[in-house]
Amino acid sequence: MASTGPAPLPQDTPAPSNQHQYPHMHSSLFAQDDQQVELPLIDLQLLCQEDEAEIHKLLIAAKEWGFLQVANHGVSRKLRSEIEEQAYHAFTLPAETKARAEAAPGSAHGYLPKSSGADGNRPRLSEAFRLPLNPEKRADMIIKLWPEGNDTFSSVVEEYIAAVESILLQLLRSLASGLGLDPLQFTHDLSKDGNTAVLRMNFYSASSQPLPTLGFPAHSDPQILAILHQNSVDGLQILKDDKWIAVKPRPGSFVVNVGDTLQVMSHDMYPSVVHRVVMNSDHFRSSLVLAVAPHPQAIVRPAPQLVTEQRPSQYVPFTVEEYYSSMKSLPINAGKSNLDKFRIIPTLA
Ligand SMILES: O=C(O)CCC(=O)C(=O)O
Ligand SMILES: [Fe+2]
Repeated sequence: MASTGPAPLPQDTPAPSNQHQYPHMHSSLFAQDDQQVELPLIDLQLLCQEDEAEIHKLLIAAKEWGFLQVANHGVSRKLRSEIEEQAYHAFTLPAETKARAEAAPGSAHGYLPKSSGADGNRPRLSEAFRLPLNPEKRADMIIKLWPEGNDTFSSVVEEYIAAVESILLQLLRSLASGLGLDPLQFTHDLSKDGNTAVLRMNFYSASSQPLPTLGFPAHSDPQILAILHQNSVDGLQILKDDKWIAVKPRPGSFVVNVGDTLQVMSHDMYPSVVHRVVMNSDHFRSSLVLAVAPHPQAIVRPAPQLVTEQRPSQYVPFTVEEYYSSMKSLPINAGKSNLDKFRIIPTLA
């Protein structure tokens, strides 16, 4: 793919070594035509009422975009600003304090400092607190930051998790029934103990450079479904038809995206779309991503009703744990999911 625009790579991006394999990784940080698009907007209350037209809208959005936004979701402005404030408190703790919650290598939970890429990992302008959805594991992490405890942080986080999780559950029910499946098809293996189930708080420092800087490298989310809340600073881009498209944030609504696990469960009806964050602002960006996932031993495979003689299963069944471990061997800067590893390649007779 030809790159668009003047193609400046961020200063701290290592030289590309797998250019032909992942061409979009080496294109400009500018989005296509430098224009922002609004994602399809879904009204959650209408979905709760099983409004057929709204379910249809959701289906089209999930199939064509893998990304959408949700309004009329019932999460108060007060809770949204409280969680932003609590995240800000956590990120402005001294570096030594944050380091106490640093993740064991390879863990999906814990504090992740920003990375210049000098260690061979993907460069990341963002730092992140990745809080487990399991309440006991989360409490263990919070106590590392505040040894005396922090009731306000803990209770705001708990309230926020409950509120946004119920949005995801409603969406998953509608996404299943829209395909003619049991409404619980995508939710029965969900678990807070999933090794990728997470509330990820991301914090992107203000950019000191006049050029756009890579905030979060291109990736897909491995989980079932993720819901994102952000402050007013934009930067999210999604890869659509091999072009980077900047997402226009709609104040007060949440962005939702399909993860790799749902792509498999829906037998490729709902694509897990690669996305990244590009910072180009003198104000910091903060975002919160809650992603739900099945328990580690759950087997991920297409829903049986979506497997037919005409379209036999495209995937070898795998456990959540196997998928998560396999991701560790993804090439640096892969910028794609690891689903190809589990995809059945048809052999010629
Ligand atoms: O900050 C954002 O907008 C996106 C972050 C993201 O993609 C993630 O945490 O998985
Ligand atoms: Fe993501």
